[in-house]
Amino acid sequence: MLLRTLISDLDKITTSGNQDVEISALTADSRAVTEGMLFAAIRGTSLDGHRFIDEVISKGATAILAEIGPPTDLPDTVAWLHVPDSRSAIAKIAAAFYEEPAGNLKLAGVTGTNGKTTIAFLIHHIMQTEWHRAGLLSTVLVDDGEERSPAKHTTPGSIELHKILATFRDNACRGGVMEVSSHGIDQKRVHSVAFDAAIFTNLTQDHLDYHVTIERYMAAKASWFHDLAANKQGKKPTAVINTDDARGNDLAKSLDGKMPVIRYGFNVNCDFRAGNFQQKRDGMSFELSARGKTFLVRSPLIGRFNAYNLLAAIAGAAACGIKPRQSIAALADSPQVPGRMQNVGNAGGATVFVDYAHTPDALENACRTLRELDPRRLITVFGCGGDRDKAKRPLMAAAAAQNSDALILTSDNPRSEDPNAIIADMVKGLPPRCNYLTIPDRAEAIDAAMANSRSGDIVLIAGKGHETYQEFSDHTIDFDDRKKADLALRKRALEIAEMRSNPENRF
Ligand SMILES: CC(=O)N[C@H]1[C@@H](OP(=O)(O)OP(=O)(O)OC[C@H]2O[C@@H](n3ccc(=O)[nH]c3=O)[C@H](O)[C@@H]2O)O[C@H](CO)[C@@H](O)[C@@H]1O[C@H](C)C(=O)N[C@@H](C)C(=O)N[C@H](CCC(=O)O)C(=O)O
Ligand SMILES: Nc1ncnc2c1ncn2[C@@H]1O[C@H](COP(=O)(O)OP(=O)(O)OP(=O)(O)O)[C@@H](O)[C@H]1O
Ligand SMILES: N[C@H](CCC[C@H](N)C(=O)O)C(=O)O
Ligand SMILES: [Mg+2]
Repeated sequence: MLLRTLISDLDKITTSGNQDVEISALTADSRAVTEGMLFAAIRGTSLDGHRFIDEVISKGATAILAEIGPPTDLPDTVAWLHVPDSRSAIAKIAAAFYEEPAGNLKLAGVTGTNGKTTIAFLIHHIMQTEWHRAGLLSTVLVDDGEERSPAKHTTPGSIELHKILATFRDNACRGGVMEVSSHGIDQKRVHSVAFDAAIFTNLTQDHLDYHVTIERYMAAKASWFHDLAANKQGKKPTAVINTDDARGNDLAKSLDGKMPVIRYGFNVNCDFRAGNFQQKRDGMSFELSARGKTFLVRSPLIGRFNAYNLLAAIAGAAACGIKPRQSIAALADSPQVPGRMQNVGNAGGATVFVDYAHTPDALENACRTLRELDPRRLITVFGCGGDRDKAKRPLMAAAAAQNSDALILTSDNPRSEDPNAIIADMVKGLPPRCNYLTIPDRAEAIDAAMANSRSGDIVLIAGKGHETYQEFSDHTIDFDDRKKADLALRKRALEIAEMRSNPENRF
């Protein structure tokens, strides 16, 4: 596409060099530059992309987007685009390069500390049921309407993101759904994406390593809604907000009169309001009051928090034009979200669940939900990620201790940190007389939980959910909690069978 066309929507830009050149591709990574590309120099969290400009010019870049003016010795073959903010400029250019793909899709975005992936899967399921083809961009995987591939990020960078949205469109998806992380908002990865529905789930502690304070974390989330309310993308998006969450309620108030808002939750002021929640081991039901009607919602999911996720999915789909009745019919057999409250089996009476809870709130919810199933004991195995919010470690330990009978503290992804030091941070949050073991090796920790389990117990393995790896400072290993749990269950079943077949054990 011609450079001139790509930048035609950018205000606040100073250009030099020939703009009537074809741009073959866009990148913000010098390592990916080949001839004919536009390179965006971004001041990142650890490096400054401007330092790679000489390198990309020598590799044949045709245009440079930067927050500084051009050097005096700039070759005539290179165009220079001087902008105040490279991240938002490259997002706009990416939207233009891929011909505004979101404009051709009914698109829902989901933000909030917990529930994004679950809601994205639920909405994707509704959209697929209704429209046959729909796209999904999530922490777990990307489904472009034809193929599924593993995801690298919850919310990809703006260039990658528009490329994927273009694939949704080109594969004839009528719509799609994506997760919008706070990093994604802060780094303007979703700037210039036209949404029809913007969903807010909740805000609890996480990511303070990045946002520093909870207020700034919330401000990042809120800025996405206020940008959409300013309606620069040519759609009229609807905000879908959980107003049982205090910060969600404030956000909804701040948006009133600026954009349509659907409030959801259990409180009386909700537009999509749940009541009469009931739960069994094999699923839940609740009544939904919406648009003057009452519906019965049934789902194989468990946990009151999942009632919120179902409400968000129904309301989000409604904002994309799908009637609640149709969504509810689709959700009656919604698929298992990988690694979210996944029941991986039962041996000798102990049932094992794998869940992705990696925040204090999520861990509390996961443990409480399993407690409500009335196990003999709840044994929780979990760790905390290295190079991530350290302040959440003791809080996660406290939340798990309060809602479990026994804990096994282990490693999550230690990344560059010492696993024992992470566990020591967790131990600081435990109450006196807590029943716990520390076993840094996650495989051994899972085995120990199984070995200590008895008939009627529930073992919760939390924190890594769908992940298929474990990251250490100098290496990454294959590791899947579900596979490991399955092996441990089989081993335990054999041990129990052997014990029972031994005549000395019969009495
Ligand atoms: C802290 C953080 O979010 N970093 C992300 C960010 O990097 P950055 O912009 O800070 O980049 P940087 O490394 O400082 O480099 C600056 C610029 O120089 C460029 N560069 C760098 C090296 C080089 O040789 N040449 C070169 O051109 C880089 O491409 C970049 O454009 O932008 C990059 C491109 O989009 C991301 O890959 C990178 O994610 C890192 C790997 C990461 O771990 N991010 C996590 C924390 C994250 O984003 N998580 C959220 C979800 C959290 C949740 O689900 O709760 C997510 O959305 O996935
Ligand atoms: N609505 C909710 N409220 C609170 N906790 C939830 C909610 N939904 C899910 N959880 C808990 O949080 C965990 C993560 O859920 P999910 O993957 O859907 O969230 P996410 O927002 O996508 O997380 P991430 O930001 O890490 O990708 C679940 O495994 C569950 O324990
Ligand atoms: N998207 C989250 C996932 C955390 C998952 C947990 N297993 C960990 O590694 O801390 C993050 O990057 O903070
Ligand atoms: Mg997610």
